[in-house]
This record gives sequence, C-alpha cells and structure tokens, in this order.
Amino acid sequence: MSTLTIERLTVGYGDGAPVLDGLDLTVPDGDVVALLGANGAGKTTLLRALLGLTSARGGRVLLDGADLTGLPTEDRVRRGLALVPEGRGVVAELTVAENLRLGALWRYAGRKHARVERDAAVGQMYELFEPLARRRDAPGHTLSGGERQMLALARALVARPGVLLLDEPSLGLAPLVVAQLLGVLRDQARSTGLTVLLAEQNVTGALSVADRGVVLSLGEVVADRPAADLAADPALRHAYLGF
Ligand SMILES: Nc1ncnc2c1ncn2[C@@H]1O[C@H](COP(=O)(O)OP(=O)(O)OP(=O)(O)O)[C@@H](O)[C@H]1O
Repeated sequence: MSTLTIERLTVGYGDGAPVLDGLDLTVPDGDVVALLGANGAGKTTLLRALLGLTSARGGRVLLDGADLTGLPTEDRVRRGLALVPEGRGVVAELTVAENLRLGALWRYAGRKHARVERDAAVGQMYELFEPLARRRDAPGHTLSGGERQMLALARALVARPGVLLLDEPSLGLAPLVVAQLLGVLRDQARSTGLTVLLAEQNVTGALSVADRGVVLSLGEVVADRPAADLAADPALRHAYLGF
C-alpha cells in the first residue's frame, strides 16, 4: 500500500560511532523485504529510527514521497507505519479481544460507524489467526508464546497499516507457528498490498516469504538482492548469514 524510502540515514547512541551510517534502502509498495545481519548489525535500531523512537543524526525517511523526518512517532503511525517490536508487546492484563479493539481504536475513532468498522476489522483478524478466535476472552498473560506473537501481529494489522515493521517475530517459536505467522505476512502483502520490512535472525524462514533480502553489516547495506538469489549465494551466506 505504501513505498518506504530511506535516504542516507545515520543513527547512533550518545557520542558513539554511528550504528547506521548513511544507509539507503527502498522498500517498494507491497513487497516483503527481509532485513538480515549479525547480532548488533543495527536491525532494531533501523526499525526504531523509522518510527521515530530513536532519533536520527541525519538523512531522511519518506513514505510515498512524503518526508517523515522530524515527525513524532504518533504522526508516523497515523500515516501508516506500524511496528511489532521484539518481545511481543501485548497488554498482559487485557483479553485478546480487548487488545485487538485497542489496536483498532485510533483508526476508526470519530467515524460514523466506528464500532461496526472496528468490530469487522477485529473479526477479520480472527479469520487470519484462528487460535486467537478460540481464546478471544483469555487475558494476554495466559497466552502461549506463539499466541502472543499472533496477537502482537494482529494488533498491528487491525489498524490497516501501509507499512509493517517486524522485529524478530519468529524468536523462540516452534517451526509450525513460525511458518503460520510468516505465511500470514506473505498473504497479506499479496492480497492487500501491505509492505513489510521483516528483521530476522531466522534467515531461511525470512527469505522463504520475502521478495528481497537486505543484509546489514557495519552500519551499511552490503547486499540487496532478490530473496532466492541471496539464499543461493554461498559466498554471501558464508560471510554474513552463517549458513
Ligand atoms: N539504547 C542503546 N544505547 C546504546 N547502544 C545501543 C542501544 N541500543 C542498541 N545499541 C547498540 O547498537 C548496535 C546495534 O544494535 P541493534 O539492537 O540495533 O542490532 P540488531 O541487529 O537488532 O541486533 P540483534 O539481532 O541482536 O537484535 C549494537 O552495538 C548495540 O549495542
């Protein structure tokens, strides 16, 4: 639904050397892009900087050509960026249904049929994630790791973002759940045009659903290729991907 363009983005912490150093990257409308790289390569830093949670020292972030640089996080979210952070941020005290309604709240607030639209959007999430439908009245803290990740993803999707940023959604999950989650992402990109930037240590899983793979190293993009090419390149795999 949207194209994300990153131009010469530089981000660092305190007085330290930049973690991202003049990074250029385009995530085109409806693409799934896997963001790969060793621990500490800067994947989380990039996702947080895109949302304005970590401030940039320089460069620009554009959404469909509109400059987001300098905008607060809230405005970036309203324009269609969503982040599912590492650690599955769901509200533990609220039920599955309440978490989803909360995710949808701002999107439909003030509209004539707000409640009907919101409930329809929540209902679609139950169709995508059947285990959530079964546990809709369960509090967040009683969910399994896989259910929590589904809820975190559904809570982002229910607000119909244009670009979804995900930080290691497969961490600690069983292969079957990972396949289910990544499959939903790929299907959403195909059916709704959702644009996805997926940071993952699970290189094979991420590349299996991605259109493109991008490798970060030492603050720069060192490879940006079709996912199948990247997975098939032994030198690149050996140097940066560890398999
Ligand atoms: N709040 C912070 N303050 C200072 N340094 C930080 C902070 N957050 C991250 N860093 C440093 O920035 C670098 C990049 O970290 P980041 O978490 O972005 O990498 P990553 O690619 O997401 O790693 P991982 O795959 O392990 O999650 C690391 O050297 C890290 O120590």
